[in-house]
Amino acid sequence: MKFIIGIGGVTNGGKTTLTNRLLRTLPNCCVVHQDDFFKKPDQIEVGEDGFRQWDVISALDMEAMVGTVKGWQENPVKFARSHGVSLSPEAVEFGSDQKGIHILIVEGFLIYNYKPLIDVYDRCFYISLPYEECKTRRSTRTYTVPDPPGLFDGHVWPMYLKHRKQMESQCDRIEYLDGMMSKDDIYSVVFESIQNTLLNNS
Ligand SMILES: Nc1ncnc2c1ncn2[C@@H]1O[C@H](COP(=O)(O)OP(=O)(O)OP(=O)(O)O)[C@@H](O)[C@H]1O
Ligand SMILES: NC(=O)c1ccc[n+]([C@@H]2O[C@H](CO)[C@@H](O)[C@H]2O)c1
Repeated sequence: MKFIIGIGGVTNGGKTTLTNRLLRTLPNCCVVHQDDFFKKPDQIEVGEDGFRQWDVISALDMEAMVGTVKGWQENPVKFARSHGVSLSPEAVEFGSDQKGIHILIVEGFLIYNYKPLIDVYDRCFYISLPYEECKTRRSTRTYTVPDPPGLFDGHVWPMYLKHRKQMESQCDRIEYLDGMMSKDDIYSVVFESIQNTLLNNS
């Protein structure tokens, strides 16, 4: 059985933290990080506001991302091996047929805003944060290209609000998580919920 879990959410909501814990505990679990598909800085458009437009779908090579997800769907065993994920003996034995469980986590801030990806998810989680907490957490982070002054209020947060509205209008299967809960609580809620789905489908 193949199972794809979306972990979306606002910047600094805790997507990577949650994903890394699930990767350690879910069987035969691989990951695709949307941030790995950012275009090079000189390919990122500069807006009328003077900011490089990082927080829009065109800043990402989404075709390549979909191609990577399809690669996993076609052969999860090969995908796991080429990404250094160790598989349980059962998964290896059953290869890429329907008998072994194979899980893919797709993690990122705009994973529900690209039509070709929306239908691939079996579960759609989304972590939210209030403005103040998001801004505080973001101010402690340094990306490959550090945020220039004013980027959060001038670009990141307005784009978040816009994309969230768009997501809500085109996907009705989102399961919202409160990013203010502790890391342990967020993990437990999601892990137990996935476990239930897997048990019901097995
Ligand atoms: N539940 C939580 N409570 C408090 N802090 C958290 C929680 N989850 C994550 N953090 C902290 O918030 C910061 C961002 O976490 P993380 O990198 O997991 O977020 P993210 O959503 O992947 O961010 P981005 O995709 O914008 O880079 C980190 O410093 C992390 O330790
Ligand atoms: N990973 C990167 O190359 C990069 C560069 C500049 C900005 N970002 C930020 O990453 C967040 C998504 O995780 C977005 O809010 C981008 O602003 C990422």
